[in-house]
Amino acid sequence: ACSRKNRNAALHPLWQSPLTIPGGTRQSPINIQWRDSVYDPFLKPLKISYDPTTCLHIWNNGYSFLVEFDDSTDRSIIVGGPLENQYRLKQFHFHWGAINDWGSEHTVDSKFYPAELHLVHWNAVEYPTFEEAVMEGNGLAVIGVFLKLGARHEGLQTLVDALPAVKHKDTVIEFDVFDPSCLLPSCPDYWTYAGSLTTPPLTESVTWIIKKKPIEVDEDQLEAFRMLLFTSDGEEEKRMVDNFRPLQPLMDRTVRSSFQ
Ligand SMILES: NS(=O)(=O)c1ccc(C(=O)NCC(F)(F)F)cc1
Ligand SMILES: [Zn+2]
Repeated sequence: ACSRKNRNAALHPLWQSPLTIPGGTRQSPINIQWRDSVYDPFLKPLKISYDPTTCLHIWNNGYSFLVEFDDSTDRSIIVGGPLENQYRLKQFHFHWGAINDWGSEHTVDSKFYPAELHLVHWNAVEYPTFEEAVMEGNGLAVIGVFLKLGARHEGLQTLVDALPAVKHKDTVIEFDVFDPSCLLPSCPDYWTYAGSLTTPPLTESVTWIIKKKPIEVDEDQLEAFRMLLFTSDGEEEKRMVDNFRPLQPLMDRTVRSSFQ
């Protein structure tokens, strides 16, 4: 039998709660096989309300570039969809490839998109801090939006114009008004499944909400992502490209769709 002591051994000393570890059963990203997704009529529409003035800054963290928001109040939140509570927007970032043939983290019927946007939210109803929410099964909700090559995206351009200022790792610039809802497709359709962070600590705390329709961006805008660097100023330059995690096994999971 698992003695009390052993059971406690499974608890992470810092959090006093079970810490799921990578190599787990709900890792991300995954391939979404359209025909295997199951329509769930009980899924609600996702309600998104962002306050553009909660935008704080853009920074290059050496993995991607993040646009961070003031998450000290409930001014920028999502609610509904597969979510039990409302979740607060903390940051959004992207993953992209060196060329247009790949770059997204999730795939649809094994098709890669050239890039993928992640809007990261946390369950401030049940957890006191983002760091704690990261450790809990229902702690985070990430909206994934695919980017495809097409027309220039005017809303994205304001972000693209600021990227040269965060070319190097650990650089940051003030960015004080931006409404991320301009980066969402108008179509409400999405897939949803239980997954994880796609970068370390890879904790299995994310309810993924993947929009069915991509947004269009043009070649110059994708090239602007590719001129960012993984490296700090003064180091040998390494272009920030192919910052996506390999596909993970679906294991015992079902992807639900909000549409028929
Ligand atoms: N690519 S992803 O799955 O949307 C993703 C989203 C957020 C984080 C993140 O905040 N890592 C820092 C933390 F939480 F302290 F570990 C990592 C990955
Ligand atoms: Zn991401």
